[in-house]
Amino acid sequence: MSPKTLYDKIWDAHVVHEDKDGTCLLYIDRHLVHEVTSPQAFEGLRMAGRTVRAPDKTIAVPDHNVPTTAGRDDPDQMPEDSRIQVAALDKNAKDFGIHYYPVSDIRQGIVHIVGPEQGWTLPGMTVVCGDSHTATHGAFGALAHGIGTSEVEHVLATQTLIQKKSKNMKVEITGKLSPGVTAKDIVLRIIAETGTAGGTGYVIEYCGEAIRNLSMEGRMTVCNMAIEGGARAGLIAPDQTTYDYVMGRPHAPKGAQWEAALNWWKTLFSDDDAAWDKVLTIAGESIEPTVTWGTSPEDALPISALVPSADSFKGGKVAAAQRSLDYMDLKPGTPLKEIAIDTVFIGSCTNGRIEDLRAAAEILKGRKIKEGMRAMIVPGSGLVRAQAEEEGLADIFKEAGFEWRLAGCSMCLAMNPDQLKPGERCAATSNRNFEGRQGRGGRTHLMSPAMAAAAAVTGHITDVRELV
Ligand SMILES: CC(C)[C@H](C(=O)O)[C@@H](O)C(=O)O
Ligand code: SF4
Repeated sequence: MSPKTLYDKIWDAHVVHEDKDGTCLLYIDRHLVHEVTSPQAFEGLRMAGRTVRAPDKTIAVPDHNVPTTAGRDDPDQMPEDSRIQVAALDKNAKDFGIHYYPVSDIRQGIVHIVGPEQGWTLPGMTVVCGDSHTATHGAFGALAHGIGTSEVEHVLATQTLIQKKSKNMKVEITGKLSPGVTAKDIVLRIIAETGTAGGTGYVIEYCGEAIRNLSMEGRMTVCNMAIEGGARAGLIAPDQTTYDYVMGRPHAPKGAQWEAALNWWKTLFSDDDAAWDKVLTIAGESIEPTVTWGTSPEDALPISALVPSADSFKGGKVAAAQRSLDYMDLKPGTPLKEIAIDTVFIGSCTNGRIEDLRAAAEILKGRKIKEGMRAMIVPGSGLVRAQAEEEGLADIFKEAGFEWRLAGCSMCLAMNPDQLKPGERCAATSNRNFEGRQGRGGRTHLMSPAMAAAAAVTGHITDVRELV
């Protein structure tokens, strides 16, 4: 047998039919659904008189629109458009008999945090969702990617998806990370090197010692941003860390089924002599805490750097950099560490898990946020929130002056009441720093939870290593 990559193996195991031109029909193991990209898909089913083909493999949760303040399960707390989308999901979940975690359920949260937490996401699966950050689930060695609303309807109706195979890219992070450097810094550094188009046409497998040493939370952070580097999906081969995380979760296999699953999962790695279409290697030791200065995730630099000048770029990038500098209101040559921040957002499907909250709490313990700072921590799910309360993290956040919110996408994107006002500058743990992403005219600097917590304390972007 010819050697295969992990991606090849999962792909081959799911092909139902292949056309002469390479177009395939893939079987889908899990379909995750949220309120923004699903209403028309369900409407399409209704109009065609169809049912959901595999309701047991279809899981829905509202996350993008939901407010994160107390009393939010009262529909009157939501603006009209949000209320309509959430009510539609409530109704569709009920009418079509799919698994559902409504706003009132403690298991509700961001779809990419709920799926793994409940054991829906397992190694070797194909996982899709009408959401670009579905790449997150690749951390389990699952082939996971976003799909459009018409594809959501196709998967609901048939449990299959029409796809063409991508190319194989390997990103290896060798060696060890330095203290204060996290999964977020790894992925920002990768995107800084590849650019937002470097992964276009590829599925990326992340490997190497520094990746192996990450927890599942950290691996999810890395895969979450595969899409920001342009890749179709990100993957990490499953290992003991993965099995330990999955075992015992509500929807993970049990008993003899667990053993059978484990036997298959243990075959899920890239063969030594597998062929790669593109390879990038980065030394873990060379990665510093990393932040973005511009309006694209590729505009990322080590914390020790200065804001670049537009003419340090080439070709079309010169104008883009100038536009970023203008929008971000930054002067070239300013140390990143001197950029003043007025808002801090810790949360999102990139960094809203328990490990992220622990990292923030470690910095915030016994400290207060800078006077006048608006700072919020939004756990990625109700269960993350409950665990953080049990571990005493919530008390640390509240004592430091942070708002302690309910689960949802929150200030990651301006689809709910948590938004930046024009000109506000935010240290954010999310994954996109596009113009207006967190609110019209708002300015976003992406960084790790520990770095965002440090900025909340000092009032400016800070090297977290100076605070520990
Ligand atoms: C609203 C949704 C379709 C969108 C996505 O696809 O990623 C959102 O989650 C985002 O992060 O921009
Ligand atoms: S947290 Fe942000 S990136 Fe993740 S699904 Fe929600 S809006 Fe998209």
